[in-house]
Amino acid sequence: MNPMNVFDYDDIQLIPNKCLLKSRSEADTSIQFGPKKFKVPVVPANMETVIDEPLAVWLAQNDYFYVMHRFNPETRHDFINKMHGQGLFASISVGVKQGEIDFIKELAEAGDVPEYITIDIAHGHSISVITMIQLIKQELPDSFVIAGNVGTPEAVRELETAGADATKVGIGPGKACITKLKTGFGTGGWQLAAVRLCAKAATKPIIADGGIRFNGDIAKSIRFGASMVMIGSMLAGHLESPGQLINIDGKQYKQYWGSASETQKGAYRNVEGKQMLVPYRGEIADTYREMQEDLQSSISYAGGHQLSDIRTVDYVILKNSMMVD
Ligand SMILES: NC(=O)C1=CN([C@@H]2O[C@H](COP(=O)(O)OP(=O)(O)OC[C@H]3O[C@@H](n4cnc5c(N)ncnc54)[C@H](OP(=O)(O)O)[C@@H]3O)[C@@H](O)[C@H]2O)C=CC1
Ligand SMILES: Nc1nc2c(ncn2[C@@H]2O[C@H](COP(=O)(O)O)[C@@H](O)[C@H]2O)c(=O)[nH]1
Repeated sequence: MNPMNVFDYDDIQLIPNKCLLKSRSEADTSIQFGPKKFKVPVVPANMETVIDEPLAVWLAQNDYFYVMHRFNPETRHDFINKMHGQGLFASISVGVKQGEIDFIKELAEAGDVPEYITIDIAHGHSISVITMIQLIKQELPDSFVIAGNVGTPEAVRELETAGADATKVGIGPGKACITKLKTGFGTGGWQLAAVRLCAKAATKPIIADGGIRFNGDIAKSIRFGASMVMIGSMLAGHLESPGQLINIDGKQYKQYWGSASETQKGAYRNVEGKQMLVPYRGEIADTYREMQEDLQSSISYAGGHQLSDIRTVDYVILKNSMMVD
């Protein structure tokens, strides 16, 4: 592959079209993703300081997508039953080790079928993920399988061919991530261009994962082909977020740590993430409302009525001073 002109969220501005709406409230931000429709194309990262069971219940009750993390593996089967017992969808994460294979077989034998299963490992373009996709599709054919993470069109094609219903794009653009520094690899610094390349190769939905710093980055992700956007740090600072609330010099923060951090792993082995503090932001419902309003505004600037209308707008690349498309 030759070197490419690449860009990230900060390097792009979308170009407005004539508005056809009387009010931003007419803009429809909803997205059909797998078997369900959600209010906004946003999902909190499946990380221990971003999502827990009470928040998963609130999100599902309010028609927001969620993916429960995989770091309390022994609670996952009960979690599925608890969600189904409340008439809510179940969306869980798995890894790829032998215990996870056993877990999928256990769910199949019990007939407890989560609506969504996310295969969550750092380097998703791997034999182990392909094998896991095939196993889940065999044992739990009705579950919608999200596989990741990947950063190349080749990976998207291979995981889709293996049976993935969606792929998750982003190697190292996350706020708590140190993959780029530790390994020299990843999409950190050109995540939006990677989303674009992967989306062009994809025949199924992709999730843009990591690097979202402002609400406008959600619209930019949609423009470049994402169906859904996964967000960690910007959703970790809420009242409902599982991280501990910490006061420093009269300012409030919440703990946020990488899933491959020493804090998460309990040991300094294959560490590719760090622990940090994010500003406290109050109730998550307010942040979701603001995200929806900003997306409605984005749709109006796009001259459209719905999310997919953002896909057609022109854009400029500021850093490279060149027009594309
Ligand atoms: N999106 C991102 O950029 C990143 C996300 N993460 C997150 O951190 C968490 C832990 O991830 P991960 O360490 O993959 O999960 P696991 O520790 O569960 O590892 C999954 C399996 O894949 C193997 N594995 C992991 N990385 C590699 C690799 N580079 N090459 C070959 N085999 C590998 C592991 O073996 P072994 O440990 O023996 O190598 C293990 O068997 C996940 O939640 C993941 O999403 C982590 C880094 C980057
Ligand atoms: N390289 C690492 N990436 C990680 C780790 N833990 C999570 N993640 C990824 O980050 C996003 C969230 O990014 P943000 O910019 O919104 O904060 C998350 O969904 C994972 O893909 C890690 O330890 N190392």
